[in-house]
Amino acid sequence: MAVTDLNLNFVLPALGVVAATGVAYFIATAYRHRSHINQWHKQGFPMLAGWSWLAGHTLVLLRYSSRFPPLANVALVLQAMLEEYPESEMFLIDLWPAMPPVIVNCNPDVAMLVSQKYNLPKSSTVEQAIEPIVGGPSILTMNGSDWKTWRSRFNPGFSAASLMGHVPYIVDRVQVFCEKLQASVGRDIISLDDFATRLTFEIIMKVSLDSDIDYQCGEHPLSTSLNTITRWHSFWDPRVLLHPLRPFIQWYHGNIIKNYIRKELEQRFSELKAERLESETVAKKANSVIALALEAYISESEDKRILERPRLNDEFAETVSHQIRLFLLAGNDTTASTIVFMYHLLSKHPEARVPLRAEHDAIFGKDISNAATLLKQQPALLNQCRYTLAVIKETLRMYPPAPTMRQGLPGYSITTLDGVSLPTEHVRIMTNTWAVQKNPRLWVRPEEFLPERWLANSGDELYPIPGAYRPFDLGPRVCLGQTLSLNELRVVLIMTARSFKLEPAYEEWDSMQAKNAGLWTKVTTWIGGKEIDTVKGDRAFQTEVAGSHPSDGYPCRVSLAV
Ligand code: HEM
Repeated sequence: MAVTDLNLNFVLPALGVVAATGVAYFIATAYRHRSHINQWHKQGFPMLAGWSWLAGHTLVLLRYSSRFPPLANVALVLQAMLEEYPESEMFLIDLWPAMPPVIVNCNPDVAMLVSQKYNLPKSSTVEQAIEPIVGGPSILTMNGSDWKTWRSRFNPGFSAASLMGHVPYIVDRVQVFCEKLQASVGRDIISLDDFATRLTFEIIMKVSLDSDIDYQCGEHPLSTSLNTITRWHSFWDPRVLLHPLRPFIQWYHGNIIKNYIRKELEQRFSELKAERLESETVAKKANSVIALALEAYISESEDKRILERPRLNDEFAETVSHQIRLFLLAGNDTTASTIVFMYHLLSKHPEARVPLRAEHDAIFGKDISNAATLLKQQPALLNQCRYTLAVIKETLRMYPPAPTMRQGLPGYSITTLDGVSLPTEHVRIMTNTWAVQKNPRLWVRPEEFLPERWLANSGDELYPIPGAYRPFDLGPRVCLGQTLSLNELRVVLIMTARSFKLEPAYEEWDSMQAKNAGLWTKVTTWIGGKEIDTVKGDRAFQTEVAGSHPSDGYPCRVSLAV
């Protein structure tokens, strides 16, 4: 018998046994998993209708999703599903093997239990999902003492007082944003999303890495890599997740980001050492993420000769790199997409521009060019702009950019609106911020843009119910960048609302796209019909792109305000 025959005789059956064992293991695990779900259903867990032993709820989600534009954020699909469960205000969704079982909730009392009273741990599902972007555990996904340590290291840089120190820089960058809008008046369609993302990236680079970059007028390697990774990212979409090129592209760009940040860290460490060794006096108070991390590295070290070490400890540098990547992610897209949706709502509600502009006239004077100087001299003037803040809050109510997901624990239970008590062990609980913030049980005229609700007194029907407004989540894990982001948004509105009018140009954009479409797209559109491209009639719907960016980058036209 030839050697190759012998090999084949041995290898083929062995492979067969391995494959059969794998399949048997998968079937046994699937059976065990679905049995649990079936049992929970019998115990009274509110289940999304249409569950099957074979596919769980995967086909139900796909069926629902087909009523939405292909790029719509899955949170919008879940929000629509929740509207069909007003009696429980939650349901269990089983998307195994893509995801462990999740309770999707829109009851603020349950959200308060989960995030505030119990403060359940962050779910590992989120850490795994953002690992290609962030590189590893970060303040967003850490739990227990690791999280506490990092949160207390960063807290001082994000106090209201410390953040006021960034306002002059924000004003300077918004000035460039205004110049770009001015140059676009009466010209071609612009992508407001691109304009806004470039602005917020400059600001988060300053706050995270203490870097001054000019990304509004050029490119930047960090941003190119970050954008590429997020374009190839999805929390759930199998078209993205199963793409064979995705791991390689994300790995390649992840390395570019990692090396860039490591270089910055070593550079800042050298500068800090030089400062410390030259002068006995304590350096100026750190307020960037990188400086806060290095201060902690030095002050908490037991190594007396830390300032003589040529390089940072690798493990520490790796963790800080994850933290900085998280800040670049969390602090950029969320604020940028909120800028766009603020303008979108103002374009649909021009009546709101009147009190907005009147407030800016009253606080900064009628000469529009004074606002920048005054804001730099007295950043606290931001706090007087109550209507401006009301517009921002109402935008974040209608277009929140991010949900929260927590891991249930033994001994902790939640109760559905109709009184069924559910143990949380073995399930994740996702608060669907979209559905909570438009829940008709809690909000008067939930689908209407009413900045007035944020100026209403208690007792007024518009006065918001505590806990029902949670775009930044609430409790100990509330968004660390909340005040920074509100400062950015206020500066943007103050410096632009009296000068410019921004109007969406989707119709023009769509007809341009149709005209320039390739033959294949034309044929598939002719056969299959036009894809759905609105959510509840809104062409500027939130997409899956990190931070829920608006569809097609929000094409718009800029004119001067009259
Ligand atoms: C409109 C703007 C923003 C919104 C709506 C927003 C929303 C959120 C939400 C919902 C969470 C909780 C996420 C979860 O539980 O998984 C969160 C956490 C966080 N956000 Fe933001 N965010 C915004 C801007 C920012 C900015 C500008 C920064 C950075 C400077 C930032 C940094 C963080 C961090 C570090 C956490 C984790 C906090 C912790 O777990 O201790 N965010 N944000």
